[in-house]
Amino acid sequence: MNRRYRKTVIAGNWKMNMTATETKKFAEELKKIMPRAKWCDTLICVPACNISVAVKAFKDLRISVGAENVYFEEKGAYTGEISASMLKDLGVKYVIVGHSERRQYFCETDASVNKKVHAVLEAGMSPIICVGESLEQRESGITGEWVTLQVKSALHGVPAEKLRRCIIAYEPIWAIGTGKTATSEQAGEVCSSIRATIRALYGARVARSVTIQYGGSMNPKNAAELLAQPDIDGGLIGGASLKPDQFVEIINAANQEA
Ligand SMILES: O=C[C@H](O)COP(=O)(O)O
Repeated sequence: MNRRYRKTVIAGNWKMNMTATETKKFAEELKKIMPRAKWCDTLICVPACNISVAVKAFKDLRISVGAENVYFEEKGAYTGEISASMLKDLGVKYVIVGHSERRQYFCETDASVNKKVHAVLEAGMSPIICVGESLEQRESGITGEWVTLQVKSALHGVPAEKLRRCIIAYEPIWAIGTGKTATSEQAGEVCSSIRATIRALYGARVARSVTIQYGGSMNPKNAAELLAQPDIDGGLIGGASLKPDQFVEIINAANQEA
């Protein structure tokens, strides 16, 4: 167990949920039940239009705010897009990059994911880089190769000193929003192979320092078992992060493991 070398990070991903008003109400409810001491870092990634409200509402809770996406260009004629420096200026600390929903519905590729990782790092924030296989890929026995390729592509050109700011989130697509969680062994095995890939690219010291999360139907019932895996250092949580009591239960589980 090398936990002391790296941070445990519990991250919510609200996806396209919650209005600004609901965001403030969520923070009020969370205030009543949040544990006083947290040994894990906690953040919630919110829709871009609610970032300012969330930064203000979560400040006293010591919850950082993340973005769910970014565009890789610095500025210019890209109607509807948001740059890394714009997010940074609002107080964003983390940005999800390459979530499978963005790859599936918005044509995100390994190449664009890599450009976004560089843009986020350049702006001084931390990318949460999502990787994971489909059910067909798992059943074909190519999970390892597929995830390795995604990790290598996403990190292409990232120097070791910046890698320490990167988080890798392993999210098997078949487990997202389906209620089907990977078993802790399945999840632990892929997260260990991700660390092995980073070790091969950057060496043991750097690999030890990188936080690797699991995501995919993580909830209060399965969190402790998943987080007990030696190479799972946190969670990227969708559905359960929309409910204050469930989110806090997962934070409590991480507090035990951190
Ligand atoms: O980013 C979060 C993941 O897509 C997991 O979502 P979920 O917890 O609703 O399965």
